[in-house]
Amino acid sequence: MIRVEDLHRHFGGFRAVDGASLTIETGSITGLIGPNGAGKSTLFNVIAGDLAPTSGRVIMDGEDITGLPPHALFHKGLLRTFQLAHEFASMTVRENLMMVPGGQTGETIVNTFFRRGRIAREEAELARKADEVLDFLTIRHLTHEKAGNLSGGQKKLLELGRTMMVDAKVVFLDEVGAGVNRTLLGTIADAITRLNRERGYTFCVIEHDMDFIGKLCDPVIVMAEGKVLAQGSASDIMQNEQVIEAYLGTGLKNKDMVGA
Ligand SMILES: Nc1ncnc2c1ncn2[C@@H]1O[C@H](COP(=O)(O)OP(=O)(O)OP(=O)(O)O)[C@@H](O)[C@H]1O
Repeated sequence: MIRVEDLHRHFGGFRAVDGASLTIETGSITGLIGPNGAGKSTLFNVIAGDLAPTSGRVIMDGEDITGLPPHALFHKGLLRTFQLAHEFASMTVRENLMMVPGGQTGETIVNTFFRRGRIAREEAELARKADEVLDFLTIRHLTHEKAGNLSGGQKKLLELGRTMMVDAKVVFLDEVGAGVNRTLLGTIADAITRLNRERGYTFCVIEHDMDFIGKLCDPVIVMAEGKVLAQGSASDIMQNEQVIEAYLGTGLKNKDMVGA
């Protein structure tokens, strides 16, 4: 369980996150929605260690993890993906997956000379794991494709795959559906559901596509002006007067929310 307590992140006098408190239950796929500028990505950045909070706390399974750097959170199984995917463009999809665990024996020159057998074994194990991930995500056919050639949706799948290489526990997905076509969005939703049900992953998902959120997430947390405005099932949220009010004039039409 991740508990965010009275979190603030200010930029000068501007309160991007302004006293947000929320809980992400273990085993849930929690949606995080809100109008543009509500503070969702800033909240993610603080939880995932990319930004220091101005004040407040983040607790993971009873442990205070506030302000821990991303690599320390990574070792606790907390990972995030970015609104724009961070792939190594000139490397293949499989190589991208194999890069993730880090600290491989082959990374130092001394090891390259003296521990070749061990390095080969580690590489073979990583390649095996990468292939398993590619099968799970139904993108085995992209194994040798350069990551830079992938479509937006395929890059999002690769990011999800990277979290599988380290057996993440809690994954924060930032705008996983942005610029992704319907078919691939279905593949991504399916992968998230299976990771949740079959492997016990907990997810927190920022997404503007209410159809995607409605089908995938329970509960849904709504942020507005740096605070949590409401929390509940997707259908409750979409009928909530305060939520509808917060979205009015921001581009997300009322009918999109109700139709999701
Ligand atoms: N580094 C920064 N410096 C100054 N202001 C920032 C910075 N990062 C974010 N902000 C501001 O904080 C507010 C919240 O931004 P944030 O990206 O967290 O919102 P969001 O809910 O994720 O929006 P969107 O849905 O558009 O991605 C915005 O007004 C943004 O301009």
